[in-house]
Amino acid sequence: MTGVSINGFGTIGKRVADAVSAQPDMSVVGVSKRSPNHEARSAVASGYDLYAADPDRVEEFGERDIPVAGTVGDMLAGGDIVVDTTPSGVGETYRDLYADHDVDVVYQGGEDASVAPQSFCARANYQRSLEASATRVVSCNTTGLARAVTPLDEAYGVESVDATLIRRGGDPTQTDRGPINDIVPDPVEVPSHHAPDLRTVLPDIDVTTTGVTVPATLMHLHSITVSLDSDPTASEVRDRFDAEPRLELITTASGCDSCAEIQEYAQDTGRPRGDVWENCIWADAVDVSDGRLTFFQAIHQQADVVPENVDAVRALAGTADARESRARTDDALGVGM
Ligand SMILES: NC(=O)C1=CN([C@@H]2O[C@H](COP(=O)(O)OP(=O)(O)OC[C@H]3O[C@@H](n4cnc5c(N)ncnc54)[C@H](O)[C@@H]3O)[C@@H](O)[C@H]2O)C=CC1
Ligand SMILES: O=C(OP(=O)(O)O)[C@H](O)COP(=O)(O)O
Repeated sequence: MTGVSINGFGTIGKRVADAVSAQPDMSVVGVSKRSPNHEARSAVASGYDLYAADPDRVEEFGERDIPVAGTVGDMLAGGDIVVDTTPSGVGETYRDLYADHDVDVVYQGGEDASVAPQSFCARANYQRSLEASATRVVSCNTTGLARAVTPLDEAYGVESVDATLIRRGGDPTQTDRGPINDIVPDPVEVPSHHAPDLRTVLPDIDVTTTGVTVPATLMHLHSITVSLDSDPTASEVRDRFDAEPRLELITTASGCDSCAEIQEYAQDTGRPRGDVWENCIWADAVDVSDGRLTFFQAIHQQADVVPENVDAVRALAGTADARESRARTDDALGVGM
């Protein structure tokens, strides 16, 4: 049983905690929060031992009747691996503390790639993190790209990838983010940071990415063109996508003709928090002409990295190979819509 600590019980951290606790071969040692807010209360209600990220604020938790089991150092002492889900850039500041407690670390895509010896996407490069002491799960957009590009490269050979990433402005609770009424080239540079990030897990892929941020909170939407080395039919590509558990083909007949409809479906079918762990690829928009493949995919930014974090824990622990880990994770979570 691998004991996992979650440092930073926010958008990603709370989802990773629930996903880890659903695994038969892992247990949650504890979770940490800086502020004694509703998320801290819900962590305790979920049965997690809660640790204070800021030792100076322990009393505030007590004043709000939220029991804490100690500080982050105490949490780390009780586990084998920590998943760092603190805000972008904060993870790096914990490096020394993690080393002092001799725990292996899974960082997130908001950290610079140099935070770990390699980055991680379970479908692209699981083996590189086997029994490593640290790894970094690439960002939600990059995870979405890597999951789709890897099987295409294996089946047909990828000459180049061109992706326009239509990015959600912020997560639903990020009321201070925007735009409210604008369409923003973001970043105003080509390629966007996603292309180099993709190459941290698929170093040989020729990729160009551009980013555009829009007033939406639900999902990112990717418009992707891939030049292939061969010329499969659209139907063959659909079958190839369909064989991948973390790629979901969405048919027009299902009525899921927008990101909002996909999210509604996830909520209606009882997904926790309405999470969509899979890349959602619209089947009817998969087109191939002279070896140029075009498709759209929707990426739920709060959810797609969650199964990847679980696999990253298993890779560091060395308790399963890539295929077995993905299957175990997917089975425990119920991946596949
Ligand atoms: N939200 C998203 O859509 C995605 C985020 N990521 C990445 O995941 C990481 C976490 O992002 P979110 O979950 O969105 O952030 P968040 O702000 O929702 O959650 C961060 C949590 O860490 C806690 N925290 C703050 N400072 C801390 C400290 N010094 N020590 C311990 N805990 C602390 C906060 O109280 C909060 O609970 C970032 O690297 C981000 O780039 C990756 C994919 C998608
Ligand atoms: O979309 C995301 O990252 P990415 O666009 O850098 O891949 C993550 O959801 C976090 O994004 P943010 O940095 O806009 O909060």
